[in-house]
Amino acid sequence: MTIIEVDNLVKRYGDHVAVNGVSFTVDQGEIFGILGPNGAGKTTTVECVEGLRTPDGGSVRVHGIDPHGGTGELPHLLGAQLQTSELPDKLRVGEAMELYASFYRHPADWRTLIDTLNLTDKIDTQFRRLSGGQKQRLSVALALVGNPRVAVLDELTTGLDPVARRDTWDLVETIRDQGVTILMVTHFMEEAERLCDRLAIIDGGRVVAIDTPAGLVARVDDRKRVRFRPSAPVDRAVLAAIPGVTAVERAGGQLVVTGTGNLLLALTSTLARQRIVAEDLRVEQTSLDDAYVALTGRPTSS
Ligand SMILES: Nc1ncnc2c1ncn2[C@@H]1O[C@H](COP(=O)(O)OP(=O)(O)OP(=O)(O)O)[C@@H](O)[C@H]1O
Repeated sequence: MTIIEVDNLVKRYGDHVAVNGVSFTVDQGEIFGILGPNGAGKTTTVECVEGLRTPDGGSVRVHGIDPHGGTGELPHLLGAQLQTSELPDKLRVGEAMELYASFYRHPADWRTLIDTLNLTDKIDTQFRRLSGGQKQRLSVALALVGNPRVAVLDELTTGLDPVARRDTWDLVETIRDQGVTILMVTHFMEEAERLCDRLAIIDGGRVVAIDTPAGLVARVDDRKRVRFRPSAPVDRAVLAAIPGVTAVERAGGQLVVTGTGNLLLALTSTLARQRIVAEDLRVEQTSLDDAYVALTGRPTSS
């Protein structure tokens, strides 16, 4: 079931076209990521989904509701984490959670959320006294306190340390397992690969590609390279004859076999039949990072 539908979205700021015909759909329970260079139009796109910006063209529907001019139901369905969450300086963490929970008909237990986000010892701390990472975690908690059916997360782990980042990924997966549909903007390839079912790469306000992380990689290059040191001499012609193998090269004491498909299984079973052990075996393949660079022509920022 389609939960978010963005069709030919256009958004201009004066003469500048920030989003230029972006289309994608997100299914129920899916984690859909938007990747792209700085200024690509990612935040503008999700702000149109959240109803924070008015599109100049195209349409957006969330649970069939137009975020602009729709019924007042959307705030009860959609939880948004803003890129820079600004709260009054003196508001304490517990007060902010209490306040935001009061906006919703069926709020989550905010103390549990705060605990999951490791902020329990900050409940009485004022917003201005929180570190950047703690503010970030609070913004995630505020996005989720309404028990939304759809969560929009914009650079949710930027500024978090590696442990907090991994904890936040676990939290996102837990929320998804509860049936929440997630639309997220990210700059981190590892995050995109770990969390997202599908990704849209946006560049210059346009969609460059939409696919699963593995699908994006395969578009660029689906070859794998297996590097190993054979325990006994190998007839390279036998390896070259394995279906899918495109090259067998020697590199020092190692052999490097390049090919497509289930190369590792085919290779190891061929070697096993010859009673040869593949020592120091390593599989190399194109990463999402490589695919991103190939599709946008730009380096990743992470
Ligand atoms: N309120 C605004 N007024 C004018 N121009 C804007 C405004 N907000 C964004 N822009 C411009 O629109 C373009 C897209 O911005 P947007 O914030 O959507 O990109 P982004 O992909 O989210 O970038 P980043 O990764 O840097 O957050 C940029 O060129 C930006 O400078």
